[in-house]
Amino acid sequence: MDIQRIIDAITAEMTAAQHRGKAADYIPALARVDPAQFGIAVVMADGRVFTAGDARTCFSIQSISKVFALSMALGKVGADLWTRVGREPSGSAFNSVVQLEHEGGIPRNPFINAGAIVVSDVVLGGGEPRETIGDILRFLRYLADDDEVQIDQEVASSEAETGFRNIALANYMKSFGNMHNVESALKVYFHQCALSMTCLQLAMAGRYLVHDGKHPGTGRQVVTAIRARRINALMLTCGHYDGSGEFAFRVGIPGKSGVGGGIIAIVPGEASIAVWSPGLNDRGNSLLGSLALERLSEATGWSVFNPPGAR
Ligand SMILES: NC(=O)CC[C@H](N)C(=O)O
Repeated sequence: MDIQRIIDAITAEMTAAQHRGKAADYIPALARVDPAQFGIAVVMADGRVFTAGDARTCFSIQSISKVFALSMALGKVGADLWTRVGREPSGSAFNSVVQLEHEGGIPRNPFINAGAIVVSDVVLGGGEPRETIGDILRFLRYLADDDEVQIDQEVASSEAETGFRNIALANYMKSFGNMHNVESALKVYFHQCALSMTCLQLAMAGRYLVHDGKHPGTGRQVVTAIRARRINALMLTCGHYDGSGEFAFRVGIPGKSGVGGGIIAIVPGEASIAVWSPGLNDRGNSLLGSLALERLSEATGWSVFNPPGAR
């Protein structure tokens, strides 16, 4: 299979596309990004790397960071995490507050904002935000095998200044006793969302989810094999908010999107993929990124619903 040819064709189509969606503007620093960009990186299980388009341009990974924060939180408190966060798709917008009132302040899953803020509180564990943010940054550098991964301070501040909903969600959950350190957890959350990475770095960072939880460079387990499988399951069912069903239907592989326009997608045992195009659809997922993954899945046969022989 000629992966380079496939992603070159996809990149040509996406670069020429007229309808590109709309970049998020509720975080002012994200609204300034040029919507004409598109990048894709594929890291195969055997280590081969393929890139096309703007695969080496940094963008704000936003909610994609929720996958990595969840991995850290599970390492820290294990299955106890699930007393504070659920595992069901929400069917609501990523920043919705509605379900919390009837569900005792327990967010539906770790990939909507409320759930991710609880996860940040767990990763923080009563410590100092500065140290926790450093831990997260080091974790991503380790996963991506790249010390150049940075946090964009301007995006982090922009988010803190305009993050009224997230602040409300955290305080609301605190009223149910499901948050310990509202201010510090939000600081961690805003900084993890502001991680600035390229498609190539992100696809590298996702490798452990291809390899049953193992970092293929060091051979060490990042998470246990069963946890890797479960993180992938959550990505498939909850990774695109109220667009998760549609993504599973069209693409059929676990994926996690962010409002910066990035998506990470995992084909267990086969490949870690990252795509990026800043314009979003009305559910806050990258319009061309989703389409590109649909094309890739069609061209390669990559789908968790395809028997291995058909891939
Ligand atoms: N969907 C997203 O990427 C949302 C993350 C963003 N930082 C927010 O909290 O609103």
